[in-house]
Amino acid sequence: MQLRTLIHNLPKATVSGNLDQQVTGVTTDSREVVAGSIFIAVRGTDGDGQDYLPQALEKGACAIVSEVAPAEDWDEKICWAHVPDARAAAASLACDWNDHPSKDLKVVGITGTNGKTTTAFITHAVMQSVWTRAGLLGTVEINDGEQSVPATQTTPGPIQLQGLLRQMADNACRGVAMEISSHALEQKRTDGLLLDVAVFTNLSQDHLDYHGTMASYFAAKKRLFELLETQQGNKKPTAVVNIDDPYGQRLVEEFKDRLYFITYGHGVHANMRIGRETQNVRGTEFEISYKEREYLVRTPYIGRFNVFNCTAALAACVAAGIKPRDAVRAFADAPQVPGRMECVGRRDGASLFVDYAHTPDALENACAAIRDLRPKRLITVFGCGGDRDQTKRPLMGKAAAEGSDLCIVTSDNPRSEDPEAIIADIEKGMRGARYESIPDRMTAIQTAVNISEEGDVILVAGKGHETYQEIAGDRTDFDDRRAAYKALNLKAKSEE
Ligand SMILES: CC(=O)N[C@H]1[C@@H](OP(=O)(O)OP(=O)(O)OC[C@H]2O[C@@H](n3ccc(=O)[nH]c3=O)[C@H](O)[C@@H]2O)O[C@H](CO)[C@@H](O)[C@@H]1O[C@H](C)C(=O)N[C@@H](C)C(=O)N[C@H](CCC(=O)O)C(=O)O
Ligand SMILES: Nc1ncnc2c1ncn2[C@@H]1O[C@H](COP(=O)(O)OP(=O)(O)OP(=O)(O)O)[C@@H](O)[C@H]1O
Ligand SMILES: N[C@H](CCC[C@H](N)C(=O)O)C(=O)O
Ligand SMILES: [Mg+2]
Repeated sequence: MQLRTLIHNLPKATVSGNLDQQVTGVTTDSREVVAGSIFIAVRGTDGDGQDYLPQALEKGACAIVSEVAPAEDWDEKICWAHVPDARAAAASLACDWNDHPSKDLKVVGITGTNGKTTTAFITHAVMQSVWTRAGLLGTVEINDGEQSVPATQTTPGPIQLQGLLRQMADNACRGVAMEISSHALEQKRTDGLLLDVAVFTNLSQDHLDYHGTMASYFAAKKRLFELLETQQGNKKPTAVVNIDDPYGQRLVEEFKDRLYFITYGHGVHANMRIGRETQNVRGTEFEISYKEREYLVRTPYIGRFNVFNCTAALAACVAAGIKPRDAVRAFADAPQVPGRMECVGRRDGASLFVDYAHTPDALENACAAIRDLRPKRLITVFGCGGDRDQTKRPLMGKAAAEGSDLCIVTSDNPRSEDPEAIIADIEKGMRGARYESIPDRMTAIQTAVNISEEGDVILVAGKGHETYQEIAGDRTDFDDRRAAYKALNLKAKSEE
């Protein structure tokens, strides 16, 4: 592609240097520069792309895009585009370079504190069953319609993101279900994305290390709806919003004159209304009324929050053009979402679930979901991540203590922090509760299994699908599901 064409589409750029060059790629990472790349220097959270300019030039970058003006003695053989916002420029170039793949896909973007991965999986499963091919992008995996690989981020940066969407469109996917994190919205990773549906699941405390306050965390989530409102192209997007959530109500209030909504929830004002629910260990059945019709939805998931996730997915699919009846039919075969309320096994009548609850609200809900199964006792094993929101730690302690009969507090991913210090933060919310603290996660899981009796349920929360544990900056293999399986087998052997 011609550099001139790409650079001319960049909004608010002041351009100098040679534009008559062929571009071979676009990147924000100097390590990925090859001859003919455009290098965008982003001022990041940890580093500054500007510091890597020499490396990018040495590797043959044909153009630099930067928030800094070029030096007076700049070599005019190389193009320099001076822009007010390098992240916005990266998103814009990524869309242009990949020829705006989202225009060729039905795009469902899902945001919210909890439930994004689950809602994306269910939406993807329905899309795939009705349309044969669909993409999936989120915390657990990236599926481009042909193959699936583990994900390293919930929402990739704009260059990787637009490249993946292009791959999906080229693989003949009709749609994509994707998670959109608050970090991504704040960092403009999804700018330029043309959405058909934007879903808001809920908002509760998380990521205050990054956003500072709940107000700015909500402002980041709100950006998705601002993007929907201002997006170019021919799509007539729908906002799917949970109005049982107070922040969902605020979204509707603020955007009601400017966006088309499908609201969902239990209340009479919800467009898609959740009715009677029944649940057992094998799954949940619930009624939905939508446009004066009633639907009975059967799903393999447990937990009342999954009724919300299924309803969000149903509304998203309907908004993307799938008939409600076809979507409802597909729910019965919806897949196990890896590490979300995943039943790992039973020994002597005690069952064990692995779940990804790592916020106070999620932990409260996960405990409540298991309580609904009427266990003799609920034993919860959990910890909190290091180098992340510290203020959620005592709140998670409180939620687990109140929701369980017994807790074992352990390490999640301590990262660079002292595991004992993280546990001490959690314990502040657990005064008066029955708990034990065991920093080694394997020992904690084994202890829970050893003390469990017939009829008990063990919940191992926080790491879900993760296959590693990060301690003192080092990642080692660790999978709660394998650990639990091993612990259950060891107990069974010792009792033989
Ligand atoms: C704090 C944060 O969100 N950082 C993300 C951000 O990095 P950044 O742009 O701030 O980059 P930086 O590391 O400060 O470096 C600055 C610039 O120098 C460049 N550089 C750096 C080194 C070099 O040798 N050469 C070079 O050019 C970098 O490519 C970058 O452009 O943008 C990058 C590309 O989009 C992300 O990969 C990176 O995610 C880091 C790894 C991360 O851990 N992010 C987490 C917190 C995150 O984003 N989490 C959410 C999940 C939340 C949820 O599920 O609820 C997610 O969406 O995954
Ligand atoms: N709708 C919901 N409301 C509240 N809690 C939920 C909801 N859905 C799931 N949860 C809880 O939150 C945990 C994480 O769910 P999920 O992975 O679907 O969310 P997510 O928004 O993708 O999270 P992350 O941002 O960490 O990727 C689940 O394991 C469950 O305990
Ligand atoms: N998306 C979440 C994942 C947290 C998972 C938990 N296991 C941890 O490591 O803290 C985050 O980045 O905060
Ligand atoms: Mg997720």
